Amino acid sequence: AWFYMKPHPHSPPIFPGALPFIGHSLLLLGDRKHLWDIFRRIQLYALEKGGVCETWVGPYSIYVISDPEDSLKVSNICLDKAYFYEFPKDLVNNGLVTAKASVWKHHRKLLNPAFNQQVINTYVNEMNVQAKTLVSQLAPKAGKEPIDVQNYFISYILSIVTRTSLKVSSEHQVLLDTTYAKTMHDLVVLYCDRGQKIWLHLSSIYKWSAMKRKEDELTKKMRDITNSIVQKRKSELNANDVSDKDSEPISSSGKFKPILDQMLQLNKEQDVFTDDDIVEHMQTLVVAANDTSSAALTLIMLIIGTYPNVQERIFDELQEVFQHDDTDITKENLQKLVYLEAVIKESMRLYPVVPIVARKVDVEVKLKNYTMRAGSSCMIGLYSLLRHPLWGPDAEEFRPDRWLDPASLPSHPSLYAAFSVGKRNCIGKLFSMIVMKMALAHICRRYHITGDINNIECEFDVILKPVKGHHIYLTPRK
Ligand code: HEM
Repeated sequence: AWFYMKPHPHSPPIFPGALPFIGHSLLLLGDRKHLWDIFRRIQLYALEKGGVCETWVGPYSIYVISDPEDSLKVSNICLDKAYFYEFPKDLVNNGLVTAKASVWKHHRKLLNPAFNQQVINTYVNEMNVQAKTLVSQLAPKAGKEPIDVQNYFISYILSIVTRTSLKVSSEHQVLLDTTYAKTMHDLVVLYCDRGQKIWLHLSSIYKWSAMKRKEDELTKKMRDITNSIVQKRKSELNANDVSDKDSEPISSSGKFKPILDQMLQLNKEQDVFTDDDIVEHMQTLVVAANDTSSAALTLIMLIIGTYPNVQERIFDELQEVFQHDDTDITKENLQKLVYLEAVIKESMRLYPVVPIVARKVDVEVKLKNYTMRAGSSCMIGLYSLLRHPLWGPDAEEFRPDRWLDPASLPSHPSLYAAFSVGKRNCIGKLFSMIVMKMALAHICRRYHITGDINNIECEFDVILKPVKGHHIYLTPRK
């Protein structure tokens, strides 16, 4: 390994601290706060060194890229994910996040229409129902004690995603609310534990470990629940021809067609997904939506609570749009909340909950100044792209107004990296913007928020989130 770690003529600088044979592996050990510190420092080192650096996990080379042009090139050439995306294979295999490029290309095309603006607009009623539930769940503690909001957001997102993607019955909803979220969390923690212990990266060792047995048990629990929902819906739809049931009444005021129905219908017409594919896509959506959006909402609440002027501008905008009315929020209302949207975007720029993504480098790739060897991996530093000097001298400052003046924004598309870069970006970005806007609009018109982002400590367990105990204080508005 030491031989390999010697710089090659076209290699970028190596991140300091590599040891013979094991490379930077020891740096991965430690708690999740430490892990985030390392990932952050590596990205900033790449930025400082002109956009690329190299790290080593044992004999395995992982490049880290912070340059916008190189990031875009890599993300569109190297469409397969890095080897560690196989850790959750048993849970999500052919789901979009982890699927091999050959499967992904086909499935992404089929699923794209399910995430367009028109389809998402049909979920707005259901989102209102869940946002009102969220506000009422917060009510007993408002004005009395600090609230750890993250868990409230987890159930808010979980309800919306499971209802809009799976159309769960009330019997299944209970199972989802209780077992699903907990099992999903335990699995994410387990994948991250495995990631930190590089000897467990080898499946020949991992398969004998107690961790693997735990993984099997948790995976089975989730698959069994999802599978029973899919099978139940499949037989319901077979009983009443799918094509006749374009939309189902589901909440008191809205109709929509859940993603599961859209997939089952596609299958009837074109036979494109296996049952396992459907289960894996559904689980991917739940996992990909839940931790990300709930962590982002928690961070945004802390940010709003930190800046009184920002909070008052959000409130003024809400007053203007709703005229003191406490009614449901329509898709037209959502479009008018431009300042709130700017606050969300600016918060996600400085605190991206997915701070890094990784790809397999299976062919030699020529970057601007270096060449990446085939057979390595590469990380795209979303965190560093979002704070890149091209954002301007105030790149490190929280300034939502930059989003209201398009002329002042940087022009390179991969600097807008909160939902990743290139073709394999987040399919749910529009969905998540609307879910977040909905929750924040409902909360901000009812409550005044006090919080402090400046004392925040973050940890990294696949996604970046505040360490538990970052509380927010809500005061009911008159
Ligand atoms: C704040 C919220 C969210 C953030 C920051 C976020 C961010 C991301 C990022 C960075 C990726 C690329 C992951 C990688 O390459 O490893 C991604 C992919 C993905 N996200 Fe999101 N996401 C969010 C919400 C959602 C929601 C709500 C859904 C579903 C409803 C979703 C579904 C997906 C899926 C399916 C992929 C894989 C896309 C593909 O490879 O084609 N995400 N997301």
